[in-house]
Amino acid sequence: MSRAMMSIILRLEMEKENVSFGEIATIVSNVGGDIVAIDVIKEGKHKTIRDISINVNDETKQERIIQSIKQLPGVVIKHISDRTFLVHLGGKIHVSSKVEIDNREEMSRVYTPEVARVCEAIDEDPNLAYQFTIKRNTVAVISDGTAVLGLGTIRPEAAMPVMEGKAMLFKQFANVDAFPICINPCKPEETIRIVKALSPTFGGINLEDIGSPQCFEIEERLKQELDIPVFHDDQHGTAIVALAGLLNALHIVNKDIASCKIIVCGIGAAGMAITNMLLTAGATNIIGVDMEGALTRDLSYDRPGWNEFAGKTNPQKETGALHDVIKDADVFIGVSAPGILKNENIQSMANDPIVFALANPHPEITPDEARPYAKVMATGRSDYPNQVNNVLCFPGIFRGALDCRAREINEEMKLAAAKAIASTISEDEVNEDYIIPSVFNEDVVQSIRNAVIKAAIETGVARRNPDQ
Ligand SMILES: NC(=O)C1=CN([C@@H]2O[C@H](COP(=O)(O)OP(=O)(O)OC[C@H]3O[C@@H](n4cnc5c(N)ncnc54)[C@H](O)[C@@H]3O)[C@@H](O)[C@H]2O)C=CC1
Ligand SMILES: CC(=O)C(=O)O
Ligand SMILES: [Mg+2]
Repeated sequence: MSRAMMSIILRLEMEKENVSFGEIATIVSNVGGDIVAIDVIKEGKHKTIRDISINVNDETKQERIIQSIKQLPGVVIKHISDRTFLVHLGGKIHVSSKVEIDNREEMSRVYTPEVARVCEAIDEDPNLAYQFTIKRNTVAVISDGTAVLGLGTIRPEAAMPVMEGKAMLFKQFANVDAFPICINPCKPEETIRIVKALSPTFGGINLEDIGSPQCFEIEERLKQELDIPVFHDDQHGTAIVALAGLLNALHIVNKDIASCKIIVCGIGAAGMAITNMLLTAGATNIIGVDMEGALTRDLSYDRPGWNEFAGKTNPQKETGALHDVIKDADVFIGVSAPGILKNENIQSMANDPIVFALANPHPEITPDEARPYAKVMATGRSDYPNQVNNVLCFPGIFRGALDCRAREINEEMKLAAAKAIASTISEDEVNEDYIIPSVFNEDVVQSIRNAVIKAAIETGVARRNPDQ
């Protein structure tokens, strides 16, 4: 099942005598596009101008539609707008005030001179920042642009649309105010210094799309040196949602995580964290695969963390490329690169294979290709069923952490979040196309929040109980 993902609006000037709308519709439909709206912009005796909104699911189809219409006699394409770009015009978020300033008296209260009294109070007791500033509800979404989705390193300016998008999702799903902050890439020490310097403003730090291996050191040090939650979303958000999806997928195929052979492909930020989370949840036979093939304890690696990784995975010391070690595997989880999984690889897996192809924006294999062979198929994308994406986690986990003013987000809180996500779907509801709740499920954020607060209180990292 393929879903439209690109949406263009063509403004067409059509000579009424020479071309009919039906001819345009035929071209669009023959190429596989869907006309979703038609607006008459101007109606003349001989000519009509119309905006035709078309959904297509890949860029080549979009181009073919445009070229075919251009060749049609009697039609001029006056303008092409891409709705994805349109929605980004001027950025996707803005700051707005909670208080109107209508006169000097009000101005004196929110600004100088009276604001000084609030400043002095906070200076005397820094905890008051949670009461009298945005700190209590605000998270920094910080990226250096070094691993943006699966695009690799791009300019920090170019990473902003993703970080703005994360901020929108924080707000919409959990009413968390989030600031996108993209910094120039620099040595881990410098990133740590910058984030620490920014931290007084925020109640939490969400690190995003920072490449591995530097992301590990940056997160670890910031966790040690700051007393607000620091959470690398690509590691832990992804791992939490992957575990949640896997628990429900295993329920469908009636397999136990402890006896499954699990391939994790792409041992970077997401792959390392997914593996750790699955081990915590009881997995015993995970094989990590990267560009060099399967990671095994018989070899020595230069990449930080890989020797430790190999030491706790691949108990049978299997060697070879993905197509070798995937044989008889019960589960494939890809957080690596587009198109690297083939149908024949899935066919070589054990019965009822579970395939999570989570690379964004293009997965390791598309659901259309995998569906005939995989029993359960998930991607990170919004346009297919079973979206295993960290968006399902970060709003709720930060909602909980902020509400109980947690000092950190620890393993217990992460596991609680994964179980909360999985149990949002009842056993009766779980099926091949519904292993994970939608981010629009009204219960999911609240249930993650509650579970996270409970775990934070039980493990002593909560500074308050919001429900008392
Ligand atoms: N669905 C979701 O929620 C999420 C998906 N992702 C996706 O996962 C992918 C990786 O993200 P990160 O872990 O943050 O990046 P990363 O750069 O830290 O790690 C990527 C790893 O994949 C490996 N890799 C690249 N090509 C490969 C290939 N052909 N075969 C095997 N391994 C290969 C790299 O060597 C690296 O170790 C990206 O596409 C990203 O969009 C990441 C986070 C969340
Ligand atoms: C979803 C996400 O955070 C990523 O692909 O990087
Ligand atoms: Mg990310």
